[in-house]
Amino acid sequence: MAAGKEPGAAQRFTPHRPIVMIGPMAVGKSVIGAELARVLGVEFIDSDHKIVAKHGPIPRIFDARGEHHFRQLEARAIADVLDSQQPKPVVLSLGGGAVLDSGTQQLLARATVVFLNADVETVRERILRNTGRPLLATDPVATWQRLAGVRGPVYARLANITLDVSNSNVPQLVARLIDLLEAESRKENSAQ
Ligand SMILES: Nc1ncnc2c1ncn2[C@@H]1O[C@H](COP(=O)(O)OP(=O)(O)OP(=O)(O)O)[C@@H](O)[C@H]1O
Ligand SMILES: O=C(O)C1=C[C@@H](O)[C@@H](O)[C@H](O)C1
Ligand SMILES: [Mg+2]
Repeated sequence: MAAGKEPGAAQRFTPHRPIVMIGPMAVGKSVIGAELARVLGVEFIDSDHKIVAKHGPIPRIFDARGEHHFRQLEARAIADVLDSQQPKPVVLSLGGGAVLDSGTQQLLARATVVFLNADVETVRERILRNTGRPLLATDPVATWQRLAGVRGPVYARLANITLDVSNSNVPQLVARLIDLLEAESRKENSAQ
C-alpha cells in the first residue's frame, strides 16, 4: 500500500496512470483533486500552482505578458507531468482553460480525465468573492457562464468520467469519484 493511502480506498482502487481534473473555473478542480490524491496516497500537482510557484501570481502574468504567454507556461507545466511514455499515476488538476491547447489535448490520452461540472449557482459566491482569476475581472457571473458554455463541449469530448459537483461536499464527491474511477478502470481492463 502506498504511503498515506486511506485503507478503504486502498482496497478498492489503485491508479496506474495520471488522473486529470478538468472543468470550468471554481468548480473545485484544485480542492477535489488534492483530497482525491490524499485519499489515494499519490502525489498531487496543480498546473496553476506550479506556474505561480515559478512565475508569480496569475493576474500579474496576464498583465505583464498577456494570456498567450500564460497559455505557453501552462502547456509546458502540464507536459512536464504527462509527456513521458509512462507518466506517473499522480492526480493533476488543470486550470479552466488549459484544455484549449491542442498539445495538451493530445497528452490527455495518457490519463484518465475527469470533467467536474457545476451549475452557475454552485460557483456564484466563489467567483464573486475571489478576484484572482483575470478572465473574470469584469462581469464574473456572465463571463463564467459564457466560457463554461463555449468550453463545455471540449471538456465533454476529452473526459472519461463526468461528475456533477453541485450540492455536495468535497469528501462526498471524492468518495463518488473513486467509485467512478474504479468502474472506469474495470471497463478499460475488460476492453484490453
Ligand atoms: N464541493 C464544494 N463544496 C464547498 N466548497 C467548495 C467545493 N468545491 C470547491 N469549493 C470551494 O470553491 C473554491 C474554488 O475551488 P477550487 O479552487 O478548487 O476551484 P478550481 O476549479 O480549481 O478553480 P480554478 O479554475 O480557478 O483553478 C474554493 O474556495 C473551494 O474551497
Ligand atoms: O479558465 C481559465 O482560462 C483560467 C482558469 C484559472 O484556473 C487560471 O488558469 C487562469 O485564471 C485562467
Ligand atoms: Mg484550481
